[in-house]
Amino acid sequence: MSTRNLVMAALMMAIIAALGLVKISFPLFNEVPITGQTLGIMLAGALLGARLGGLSVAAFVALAAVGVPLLAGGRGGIGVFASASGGWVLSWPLAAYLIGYMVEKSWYSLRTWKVILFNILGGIVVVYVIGMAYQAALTGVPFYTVAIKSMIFLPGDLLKAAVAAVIAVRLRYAYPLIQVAAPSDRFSEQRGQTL
Ligand SMILES: O=C(O)CCCC[C@@H]1SC[C@@H]2NC(=O)N[C@@H]21
Repeated sequence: MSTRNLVMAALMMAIIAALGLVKISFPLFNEVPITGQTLGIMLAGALLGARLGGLSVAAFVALAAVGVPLLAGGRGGIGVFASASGGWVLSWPLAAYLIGYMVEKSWYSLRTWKVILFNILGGIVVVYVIGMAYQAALTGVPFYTVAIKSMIFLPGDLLKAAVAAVIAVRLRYAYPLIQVAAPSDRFSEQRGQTL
């Protein structure tokens, strides 16, 4: 990995950790908190792309698992993964990867509404399915009950999807961080030509 990519991955992990300062808990309704960190997961994919975004979030989750207090409220350790939060956090690298993949595929026609859609698909649908299934399996609470309890996250996560999309599209046109081959380059690569 290049020094540039290492620095960007480290910065993204620091941003996700800092967003953990936002932690709102309603333990009687759902033991999993509302956290600002999902904004960071969406930003990782949308700003760094599939590979680097997915890798930074995977490294973030791995460090949290070995006890670095990176999760919301300064938590960390393997115990988090044996709690209701486990599946939600484990879904994050896949979410960042999928968002990054979709952003890269649309790189030359990227629009805010498209990135909102990608954030919803990768950062909400995928995260919720994995998080809720894990939470239901671990706690023994029926899936539909967990699903209802999880609707508390939805307004905030929709807002984060929009905020991350606006930031990602502005940066894409002002200072693109992802390097995606131009369509003409790809065409020549397929034909074995170099420009
Ligand atoms: O730090 C934790 O214990 C939980 C992290 C998982 C929070 C999930 S991710 C999707 C949903 N949106 C939120 O704001 N919180 C949950």
